[in-house]
Amino acid sequence: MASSVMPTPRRMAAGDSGSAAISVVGLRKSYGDKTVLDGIDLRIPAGSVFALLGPNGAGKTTAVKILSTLITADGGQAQVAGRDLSADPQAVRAAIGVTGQFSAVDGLITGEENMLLMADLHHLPKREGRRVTAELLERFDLTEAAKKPASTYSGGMKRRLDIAMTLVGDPRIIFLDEPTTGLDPRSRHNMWQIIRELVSDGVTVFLTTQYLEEADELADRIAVLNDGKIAAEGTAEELKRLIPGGHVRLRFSDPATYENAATALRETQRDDEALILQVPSDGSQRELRSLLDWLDATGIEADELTVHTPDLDDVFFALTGGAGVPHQTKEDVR
Ligand SMILES: Nc1ncnc2c1ncn2[C@@H]1O[C@H](COP(=O)(O)OP(=O)(O)OP(=O)(O)O)[C@@H](O)[C@H]1O
Repeated sequence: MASSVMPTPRRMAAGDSGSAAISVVGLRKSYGDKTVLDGIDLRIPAGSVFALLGPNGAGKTTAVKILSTLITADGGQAQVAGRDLSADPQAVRAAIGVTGQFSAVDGLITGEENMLLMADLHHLPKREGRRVTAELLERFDLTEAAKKPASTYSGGMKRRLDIAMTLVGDPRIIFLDEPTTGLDPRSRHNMWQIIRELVSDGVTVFLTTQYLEEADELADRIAVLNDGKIAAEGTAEELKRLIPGGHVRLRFSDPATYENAATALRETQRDDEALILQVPSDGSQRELRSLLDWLDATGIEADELTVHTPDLDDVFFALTGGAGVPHQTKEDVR
């Protein structure tokens, strides 16, 4: 659980003031009677990580397939890498990389052969293809396994090879459809590191995931897709503030000060042993300011003040039609 006095975005989303890597207006897609995407709008700044969340069948993969030119939309407009998706799909294809839920890795040939095949598909000269292959295999810690059939690789290795293959074409925008599904925690963290490195190289990452923690860790902005529409979009902190359950925690070391504060502050939850008071708050600047002003005015000084926001699980359940808002505040501090 994030815990900070002033929740701030993890980093300034690169390109916030600049160009959009992907912009989408009114995107629609139906299969028969079923409307999968019911007019979605997105704007993803260049050099940022965007996470699309949603329950099974929400249409995440459909959105990725449309934006990566694998299927066409029924309506709406989209620009990817500055090119119009329907007018210039070739140019879009040249600027992007995609790794889907179903890997492009051919298990019958070696990791190195998979990479060289990719280099051929990108029409790289043989020498350049070998150079890029060696460099990427090294970068993704696959040099040792390079001459073994990919079918012998672990899930994490296959996923790394898949991303390495995507990078052969030096894409500026990468779509990662559930990149860590099925990976163990260590491999998942390795993958997160890889994604962070891609972004620090200026690549824009469009991620779909079932793991809210993953979106929370990686994404500059997150959108929750539900019933064919974007139910909410914002930074993780912004989304967490959308639903109730947040609080400000005041910790005291002096029992008398604690008692004074507890008496003066109504609607607080007390922990008399730890000398902690929890004041309900949405964590916004306005509410924090009024609490701080009130503390100053009454001369109460807490030893520590932390803001606790609901986590993304709470947000996800609330936005995607889970029963009620199953908020349960956890106190682990990152
Ligand atoms: N080719 C198709 N023909 C008919 N229906 C389809 C087709 N592809 C997807 N759908 C339907 O569209 C809906 C959205 O599917 P999609 O794979 O985009 O969801 P998702 O959010 O990626 O789900 P998951 O998290 O399970 O991967 C589902 O109901 C799915 O059954």
